[in-house]
Amino acid sequence: MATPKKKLQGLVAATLTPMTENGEINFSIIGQYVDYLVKEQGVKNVFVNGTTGEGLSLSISERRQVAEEWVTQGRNKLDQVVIHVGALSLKESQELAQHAAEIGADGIAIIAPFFFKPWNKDVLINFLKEVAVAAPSLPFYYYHIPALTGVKIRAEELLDGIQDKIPSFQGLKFSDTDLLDFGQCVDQNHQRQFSFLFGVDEQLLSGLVMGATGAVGSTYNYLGKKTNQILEAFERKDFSSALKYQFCIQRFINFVVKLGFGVAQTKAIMTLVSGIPMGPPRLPLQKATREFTDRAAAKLKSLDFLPFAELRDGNLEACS
Ligand SMILES: CC(=O)N[C@H](C=O)[C@@H](O)[C@H](O)[C@H](O)CO
Ligand SMILES: CC(=O)C(=O)O
Repeated sequence: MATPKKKLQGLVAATLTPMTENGEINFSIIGQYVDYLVKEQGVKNVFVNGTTGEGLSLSISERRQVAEEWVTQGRNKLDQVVIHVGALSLKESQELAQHAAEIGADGIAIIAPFFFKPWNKDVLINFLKEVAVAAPSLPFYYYHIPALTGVKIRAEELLDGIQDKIPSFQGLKFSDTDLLDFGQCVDQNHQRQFSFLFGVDEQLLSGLVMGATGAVGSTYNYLGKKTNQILEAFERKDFSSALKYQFCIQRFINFVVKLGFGVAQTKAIMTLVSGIPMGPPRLPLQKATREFTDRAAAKLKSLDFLPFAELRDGNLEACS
């Protein structure tokens, strides 16, 4: 049975996997990364080896080591370390799930297999269940990201009766813009203690309105503090402030999306904002261009999103 742990809530940073210029994982800065998230961004939960962490581009041995480093460095500092263990091979997923349990992670998450795809709910549940039983004591989260997996089985359908099949099921990370599906996940399961984690950072406020209990995202690495203002305003029912903060974040995300925004660019932005070198991504991703980084930096500065924005006169769009 799942341990009735403290519920995963609030912001969860989808961690980047720091790499050196020659493409090896730079484990040595993960400790610093933990401190940065906690102290500078007010973010105390992490989601490791997911999309942002290039989890599917790492070897199984690398994924184990990255997970271990986050758990070790996060001890007594982070509230929860959730490890993404999704893989195309059921065996690999099970191995990673079991490993997450052994090292003392707080939960596991998994995307749908995306090469041979499950075409209906029952097949997907069967796959998920086989992974969950490899770590029955760990809270289990389904990571719904249809745009990347191509598996479009609605989350609301998947959740219907899921605890009968997967007793450790604890929640959902919902990375899609279908608010009918998300809202119905919340509505139909409100009596259960699930975590409903919204995964589209630029639309977080609409997720909160639909009942999200928290959020997992890449931008919380460097906009955690700003995003916490949305959560706080929402909590005190100050919706006009919440919307103002959301619009402010949207201005930034909208700007970078138009330039071409993904994990490589997130690594460049995080390096810029935190000063911690995240390094290049791994192929097939390509390092962000100098032009991207310069333009993103200027935008961050004009929104007053840089910690060392000494050029206050440049902050024409600052939102707070
Ligand atoms: C596809 C993807 O990576 N989604 C991330 C997590 O779910 C988000 O955090 C986005 O990076 C973010 O919402 C910006 O679009
Ligand atoms: C964004 C997210 O949740 C991930 O990187 O997996």
